[in-house]
Amino acid sequence: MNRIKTDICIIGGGSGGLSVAAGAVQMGAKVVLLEGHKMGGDCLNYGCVPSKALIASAKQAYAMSHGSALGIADEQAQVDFAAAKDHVADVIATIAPVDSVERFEGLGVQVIQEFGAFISETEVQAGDTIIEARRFIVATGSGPFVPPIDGLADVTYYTNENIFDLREKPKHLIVIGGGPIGMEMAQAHSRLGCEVTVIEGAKAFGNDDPEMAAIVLNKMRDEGITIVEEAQAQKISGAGDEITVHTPKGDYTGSHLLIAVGRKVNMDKLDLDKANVAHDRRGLKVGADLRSETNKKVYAAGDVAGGLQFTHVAGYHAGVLIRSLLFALPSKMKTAHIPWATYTDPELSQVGLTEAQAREKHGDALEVVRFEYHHNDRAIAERKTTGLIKVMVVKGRPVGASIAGHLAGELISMWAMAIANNMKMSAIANTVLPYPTISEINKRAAGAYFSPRLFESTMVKRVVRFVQRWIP
Ligand SMILES: Cc1cc2nc3c(=O)[nH]c(=O)nc-3n(C[C@H](O)[C@H](O)[C@H](O)COP(=O)(O)OP(=O)(O)OC[C@H]3O[C@@H](n4cnc5c(N)ncnc54)[C@H](O)[C@@H]3O)c2cc1C
Ligand SMILES: NC(=O)c1ccc[n+]([C@@H]2O[C@H](COP(=O)([O-])OP(=O)(O)OC[C@H]3O[C@@H](n4cnc5c(N)ncnc54)[C@H](O)[C@@H]3O)[C@@H](O)[C@H]2O)c1
Repeated sequence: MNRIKTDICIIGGGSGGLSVAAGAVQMGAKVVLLEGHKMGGDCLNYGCVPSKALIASAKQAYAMSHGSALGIADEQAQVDFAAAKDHVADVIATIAPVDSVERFEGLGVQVIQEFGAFISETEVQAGDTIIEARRFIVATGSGPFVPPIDGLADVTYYTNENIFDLREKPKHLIVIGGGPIGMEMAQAHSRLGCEVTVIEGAKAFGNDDPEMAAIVLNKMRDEGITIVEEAQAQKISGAGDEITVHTPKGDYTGSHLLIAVGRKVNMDKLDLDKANVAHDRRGLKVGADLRSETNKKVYAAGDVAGGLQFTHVAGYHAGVLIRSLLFALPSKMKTAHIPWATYTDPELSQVGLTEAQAREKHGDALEVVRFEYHHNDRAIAERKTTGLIKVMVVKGRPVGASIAGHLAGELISMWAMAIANNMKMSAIANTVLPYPTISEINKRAAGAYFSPRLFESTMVKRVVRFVQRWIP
């Protein structure tokens, strides 16, 4: 058995683990990284990257058959489903070197390609190596939660871990789960020529503002996707390419089944109890400093930290950890400024409080400003006029923004910056943006906040009349 002593031992080479490793080693710490499966984790191999690549194929197919409004005759796109999957694989391969063992070893990280398990409060074993570290970062991520639905084990089903390898085009894809994974995959498959039915136990896009979610749901339904809500999948029957999902709203039969009902954090292999690391179903029990409540040598990053599960959150955790681990400075994460986006068409994005949350927290102090996409010249030119932005404002500062529409995932960054830096609405309103851009939607929303104050104020009108009398 080999023994290593190091400053930081990171368990898991996905978004969180790699971000900590790259930052810590380049600032002078001795770092050991354990990855038992694929470098890059879920995001690169089974998550963000393949899903966005498949969405890009689907967008192209959709554009070909919807050009007539722009004067380009609609063409029935000839979808080569296997070639679209080749594109997905190629995108992963193009990005993979950034997350590779070679790159990290080049930076000076000692990479061990084994799963790690705690053997004591201060040691982890990976293969035939025991690592003793000043600090451990658990960044083992999450995998698809497969629910105990009666009959599921008897049929072939897909999850995010193998749907991107499927090379034959499903005739009829049934998706169980109307969260971001289910809805992104539903629209992508529909646009690539599959019939698609989404079965959702509660509300689709349940984490988003219902008014914004409805905008996307309407579009997806218009495109021919069947979305059944309040329809918990209770039983599955059938075989081969006839699989039936039984719900209180009826039975739905398709040729392929995708399970997208949430995530299960990866802790099984860790032997956390041997290290006295408290945990529950959501992950390690950590505070805002991401430190284990029960073993002060152990920290968590990414999906296994028990909060929001996004790649940018894992990256944010890395920054919080680097500050406290490398410089021994107090460092705590916040969540009010974390945005997210779902890459359907139109996109859906959120930062800070939704309208309902803001109303509950701020009551009458809340003002909600709205601006619809169809007033934006660029959106009109591109015929992307379906959409809405709502900004929740308290005492002149945004406390939340919700966007449904073209490029919503890009537009939300301005509000994420404003909320992260406690900026006022005037900071957005005072910014000059190039015309004609979709970003002007943000500025117009800020303008909507000031318009009544300027244009409907008798005081402003009186002052203007007074000044006009005196200037030559
Ligand atoms: C289909 C899909 C689409 C997504 N799209 C987006 C998106 O568009 N934007 C976004 O922000 N987020 C998206 N996400 C979420 C994002 O992928 C995750 O939040 C992110 O990958 C979490 O990073 P992580 O480092 O916590 O875990 P991971 O990236 O999962 O990495 C964990 C790594 O730890 C390894 N590991 C596990 N146990 C051990 C062990 N005992 N020893 C050693 N190694 C171990 C695993 O093999 C894995 O490589 C998506 C997720 C899915 C499934
Ligand atoms: N664009 C992005 O950033 C992006 C994309 C995909 C995934 N993600 C991340 O991955 C996480 C997981 O996504 P997800 O969509 O798997 O999970 P989710 O928890 O967001 O949604 C799962 C949905 O499945 C439903 N459900 C559960 N059991 C059911 C049943 N038996 N029958 C019918 N419906 C059922 C739930 O009501 C819920 O709406 C997200 O929360 C997000 O953090 C992010």
